[in-house]
Amino acid sequence: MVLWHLVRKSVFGGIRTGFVPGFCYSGQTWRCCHEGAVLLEDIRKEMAGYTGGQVDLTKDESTGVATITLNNPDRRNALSGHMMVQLADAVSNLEEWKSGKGVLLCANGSFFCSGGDLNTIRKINNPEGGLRMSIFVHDTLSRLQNLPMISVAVVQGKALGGGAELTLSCDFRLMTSEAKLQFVQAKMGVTPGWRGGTRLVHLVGPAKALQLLVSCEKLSAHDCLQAGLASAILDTGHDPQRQALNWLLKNTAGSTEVIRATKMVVANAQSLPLEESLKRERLIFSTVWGGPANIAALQENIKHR
Ligand SMILES: CC[C@@H](C(=O)O)C(=O)SCCNC(=O)CCNC(=O)[C@H](O)C(C)(C)COP(=O)(O)OP(=O)(O)OC[C@H]1O[C@@H](n2cnc3c(N)ncnc32)[C@H](O)[C@@H]1OP(=O)(O)O
Repeated sequence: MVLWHLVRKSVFGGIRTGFVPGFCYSGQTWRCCHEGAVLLEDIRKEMAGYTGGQVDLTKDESTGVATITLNNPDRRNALSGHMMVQLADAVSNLEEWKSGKGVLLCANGSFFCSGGDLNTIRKINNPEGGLRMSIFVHDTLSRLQNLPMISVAVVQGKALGGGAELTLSCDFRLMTSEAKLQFVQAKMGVTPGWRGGTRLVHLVGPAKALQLLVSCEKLSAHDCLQAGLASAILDTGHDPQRQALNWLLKNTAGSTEVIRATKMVVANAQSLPLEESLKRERLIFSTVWGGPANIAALQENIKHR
């Protein structure tokens, strides 16, 4: 309860900067600026106890493409606490995979994800429990978004609530024609818990994001394409994951070094203040300028006709 009162005071009762709820991140620790510290490791231990389903990770060294699969089809791939921990571990694993170029976020079966597992949610259904879960999943999904790899959510079927938020942590969403995104959080009496609110504003702008969040409107794949939330609609009758892989392979055909560097330029621009992002863009540029791919391209005397 102490934690919640501190946050409440920071958000609603005084801090003029508004958003910052009195927490800052440093390494493995989310520190409460007022007192104490919330260790991700403590939250992880708690979440691991809420069982159900699993998250699988495979890595293909020959293509540099990894696949993360949500595997809880009996509960429409809802994310249990245990799965939140496995998703965090999968992202940690990919952070160490230096030859990775791309990652597909998939789900087992014809429903992408129905959000948080209500069995887990009911056990932590108080402000402090929600904050702890949110801190943990925010950390995972921020790290997923900031991987130096191109990420694609393969949205097959519906993505509801937290499931819709998960898709937003990827660089791209490729959707089957019957797939749907729906931010049902308001109907559940909550706001987005997995950083989908901020991400939605970045993707579609504040007015559209607000409208989608308060209306809980069900968005078809076509709606998502029009709103700029989806990059393509996959062909019916062909394996969605295979199609998404082909799409990703086309977009990661270049050198690993350049793909990873380019992704970091874009990721930094989304999450850092302008001057810091520009500074890092210069540094990243200097790592590829005169590098193997650059020298090879110059030697080929390429014409971009
Ligand atoms: C922090 C996360 C939070 C947020 O971002 O703020 C959220 O994610 S909020 C959203 C939480 N999700 C829900 O409220 C989903 C509620 N469920 C449904 O709307 C429907 O079940 C469905 C997902 C639309 C699927 O409908 P349908 O295809 O008709 O199947 P069933 O309803 O029969 O479901 C099959 C089976 O799966 C269980 N189920 C579904 N979703 C969840 C879930 N999120 N958590 C746990 N279990 C889930 C459902 O209860 C059925 O089980 P049985 O009754 O045992 O068969």
